[in-house]
Amino acid sequence: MNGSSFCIKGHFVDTPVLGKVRLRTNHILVIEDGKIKDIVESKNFDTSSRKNLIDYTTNPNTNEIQFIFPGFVDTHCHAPQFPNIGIFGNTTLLDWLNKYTFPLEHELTFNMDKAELVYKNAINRTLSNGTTTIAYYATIGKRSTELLAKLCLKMGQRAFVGKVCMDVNAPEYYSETHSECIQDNKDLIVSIRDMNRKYHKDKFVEPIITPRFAPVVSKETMKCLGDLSALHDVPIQTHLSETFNEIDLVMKTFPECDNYTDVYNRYGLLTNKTVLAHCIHLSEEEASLINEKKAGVSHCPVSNSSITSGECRVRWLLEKGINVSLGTDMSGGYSPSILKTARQGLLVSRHVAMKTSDEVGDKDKLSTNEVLYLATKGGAEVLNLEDKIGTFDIGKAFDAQLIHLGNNTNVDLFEWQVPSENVDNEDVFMDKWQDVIDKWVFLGDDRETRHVWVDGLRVK
Ligand SMILES: O=c1[nH]c(=O)c2nc[nH]c2[nH]1
Ligand SMILES: [Zn+2]
Repeated sequence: MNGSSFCIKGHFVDTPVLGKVRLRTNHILVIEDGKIKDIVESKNFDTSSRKNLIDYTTNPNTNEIQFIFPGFVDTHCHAPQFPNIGIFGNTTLLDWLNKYTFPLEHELTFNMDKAELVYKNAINRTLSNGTTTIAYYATIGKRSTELLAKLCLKMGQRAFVGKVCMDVNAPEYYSETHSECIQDNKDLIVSIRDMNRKYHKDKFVEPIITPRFAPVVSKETMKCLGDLSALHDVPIQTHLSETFNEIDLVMKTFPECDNYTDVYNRYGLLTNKTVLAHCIHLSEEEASLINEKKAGVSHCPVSNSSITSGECRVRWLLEKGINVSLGTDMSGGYSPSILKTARQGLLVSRHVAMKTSDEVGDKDKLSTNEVLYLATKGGAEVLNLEDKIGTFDIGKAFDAQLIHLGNNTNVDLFEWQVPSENVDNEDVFMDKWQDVIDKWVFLGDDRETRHVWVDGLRVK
């Protein structure tokens, strides 16, 4: 199953460089078999020779605008937790896990009807919000994990799907043995890859090794999972340094390790294929180790604010050369939207800035263009998919979203705010486009996301 061939005329916006938008207005993208074959200015394109040309520039009203943006990449999301969205009360991580999360995940490990309902909801919601690639945690169950992978394939969402691993210090009702954990992971590497092959020529849905977090995984299991990742070239995802209580627990459990990050490193889980969610309370040494191993970070600002975990210092990580992306972390986070996560990421960076001195502080602020980079190309880099997705370049997959702003949307545009090549000089034109993009970041939601394509196929 691959996307058909067609051409799209429109205004294309993406962020190939951190902090900068690239704007290509009135261009045509030629899409063949779901991939971008060519990008040309429409005035240099012979439209008469092309069938299947869809024009998305049309602007019947002067206070409307449409543009096409790369699909979002969510690098950290728990599919079975969707029914708990918005339900976290005043809890923090460890009591939140016990009170809300483990009981729900346990039920969806065995009840496949409920699991199907919930997973479809997770995939639909995230696709509707423009997320074309996502890294999912399923439950500790093999069948439940396979079901999620199958639904991603059927519903057309590019995904990594991992079975949650937890064989110590977990509640008795929601735990597994070391051998069950390793055997299930071995089986899933084979079954998810087989399943993918039936639908796709290349990788679309992939397995990912998912030790939940160090406090609930035995040392022998961590070591075997690291070996499995290396042997079968499978990426890894886990949580790191989310709260102080969690860090205390880790240091008591692993006294032989220098710090929390060192735990993953010692057991072969810190690699250039590892996605580390949160990374809030890291030391200089830990950040250096992450950089040295070229692991990537999933920044989850909505979750970190909701369950009061803290404020990740994104600029500090970026300046060290670490790849950073965005994660919704449903349902620690309450929004399935990466656009809202980007907005919150921008605000959290301002809280970080307010805590540092004025001069230095300004540097910590992330701009709209920077958070949009984290939401797209940053995510592609963290998932080692930068050759495939994240920007509109020849050879990449057409994973995209059509954004419609103005009339009858949440984002009001006044006539004089709409960029016009006929009226504005180049600087004014560019400034107006920047304002349009900023308004989308602060006011937009899934209502403005009119179409979503993954690998050239329309999924919304
Ligand atoms: O945000 C989080 N969500 C989880 O499900 C989880 N498990 C361990 N640590 C976690 N953090
Ligand atoms: Zn999480």
